[in-house]
Amino acid sequence: MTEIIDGRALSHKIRQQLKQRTVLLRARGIIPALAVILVGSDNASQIYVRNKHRAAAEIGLATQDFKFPDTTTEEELLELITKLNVDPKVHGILVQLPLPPQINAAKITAAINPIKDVDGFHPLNVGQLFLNDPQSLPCTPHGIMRLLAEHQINVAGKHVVIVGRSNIVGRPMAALLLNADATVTITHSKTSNLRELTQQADILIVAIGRAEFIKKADVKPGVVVVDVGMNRNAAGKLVGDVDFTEVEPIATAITPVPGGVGPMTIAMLLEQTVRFAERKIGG
Ligand SMILES: NC(=O)C1=CN([C@@H]2O[C@H](COP(=O)(O)OP(=O)(O)OC[C@H]3O[C@@H](n4cnc5c(N)ncnc54)[C@H](OP(=O)(O)O)[C@@H]3O)[C@@H](O)[C@H]2O)C=CC1
Ligand SMILES: Nc1nc(=O)c2c([nH]1)NC[C@@H]1CN(c3ccc(C(=O)N[C@@H](CCC(=O)O)C(=O)O)cc3)C=[N+]21
Ligand SMILES: [Mg+2]
Repeated sequence: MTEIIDGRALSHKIRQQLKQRTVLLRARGIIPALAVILVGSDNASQIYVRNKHRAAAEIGLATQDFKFPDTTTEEELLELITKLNVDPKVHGILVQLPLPPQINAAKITAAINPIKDVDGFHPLNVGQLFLNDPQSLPCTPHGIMRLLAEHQINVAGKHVVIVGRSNIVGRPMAALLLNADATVTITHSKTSNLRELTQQADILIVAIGRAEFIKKADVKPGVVVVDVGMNRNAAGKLVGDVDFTEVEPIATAITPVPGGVGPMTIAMLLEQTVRFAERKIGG
């Protein structure tokens, strides 16, 4: 029997705990607040924005939305970030990625005050994560670690193969796993013999953005599969990077899409914002 790893259930449990923490903060006159900057109309970003607003409101966390058209300039974004950086009412700043090509994403990320960097993408936070001294954790990889822990899937000593090396998923995922004593292989679009590597995985984590790319023949029986992908298939249905129908029967455990990693990303974002707000009172 394959275990279906339920991200919605764990996300719900975490959000219930957060509700109590926001009540305590509000009693001290602190309203935890997250500023979200969205440029353009990336599909996965829109799903993310919609769901996180709903979840934030539910736990008593304030959100401020800043929406810009695709044609926005780097200067306009930098001006806003500079203001938010010093606004005492804002505890977390998140810039939705991807950004349009005329904007240098690295420059924008580096402009965010590291102590308000809820995504953990600032170079200082990335460096501290890789030095095993994390101060801010990237939400998606952090959510995956929590899901694995909740399901008693120990990563220490295991061979974890990651497909995808983006700054927001693959790379920080590798650092977190390494910090937790896993043996990590990172693969990407230039990897030769990808299948030979994915077949060796005890735990396979896929974040490439290609609908149902990983098939039964790519994995070994008994594998644990974490599917980060968020794609629309030909029929317009939301699907992951793993062919769930093919892979699920031979896996020990697998995350579904939707209802797996996605809700955990949101729970971790809210949790980190609350933690940042608590920091101001020495909590
Ligand atoms: N559920 C959630 O919370 C989240 C979901 N997502 C979703 O996860 C997916 C990945 O997102 P993101 O990491 O931002 O994507 P990016 O597009 O930034 O990166 C994709 C990565 O996959 C690699 N890749 C692409 N095609 C292949 C291939 N055929 N074989 C091997 N590697 C390949 C690329 O390699 P190279 O570096 O060589 O180009 C790159 O490293 C998307 O569907 C996104 O929507 C993202 C973040 C959070
Ligand atoms: N700076 C930045 N940080 C991110 O973490 C980031 C980003 N930019 N850009 C876009 C991607 C994508 N992403 C998602 C998070 C949650 C769901 C989510 O809630 N998924 C639900 C979807 C449910 C539904 O609405 O159908 C689920 O999987 O169950 C989706 C996508 C975060 N990302
Ligand atoms: Mg993308």
